[in-house]
Amino acid sequence: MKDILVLIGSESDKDSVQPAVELMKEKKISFDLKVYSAHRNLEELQKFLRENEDSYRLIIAAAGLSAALPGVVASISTKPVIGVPLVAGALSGIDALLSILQLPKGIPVATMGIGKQGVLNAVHLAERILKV
Ligand SMILES: Nc1c(C(=O)O)ncn1[C@@H]1O[C@H](COP(=O)(O)O)[C@@H](O)[C@H]1O
Repeated sequence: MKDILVLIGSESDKDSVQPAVELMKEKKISFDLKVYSAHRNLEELQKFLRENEDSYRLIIAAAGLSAALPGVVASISTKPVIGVPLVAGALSGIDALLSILQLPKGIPVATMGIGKQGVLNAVHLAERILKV
């Protein structure tokens, strides 16, 4: 089992999560980075999460625009999910922030700030959760 699964909604998010990748390497946290979109490839996302329910201790899900990904991940997986809104498009991440923050009850996602600061705090929070 690895510590963290990092999910991003698009290949175009890779640069945005690079600071988290570097921080996890620095902290020797084991992780995989995968690209799955709830909007575009829902069935593949569901299949991957079901097949890997016991492969990771915690999930970081980062996406821009209308960011369904973290909430959908939290609705499928039983692991803690940390959501990170990324800067993309005309609203510069506010759209993603509200999408991740305002989830219905029973679908918990720990929502970080927008962009680089949020991506780094996701790793810091994950490290604390993993130590509990
Ligand atoms: N928010 C989502 C989801 C999702 O939530 O399922 N899938 C893609 N995206 C976001 O769309 C933006 C543009 O993606 P493209 O560059 O592929 O058009 C990305 O920031 C991605 O996270």
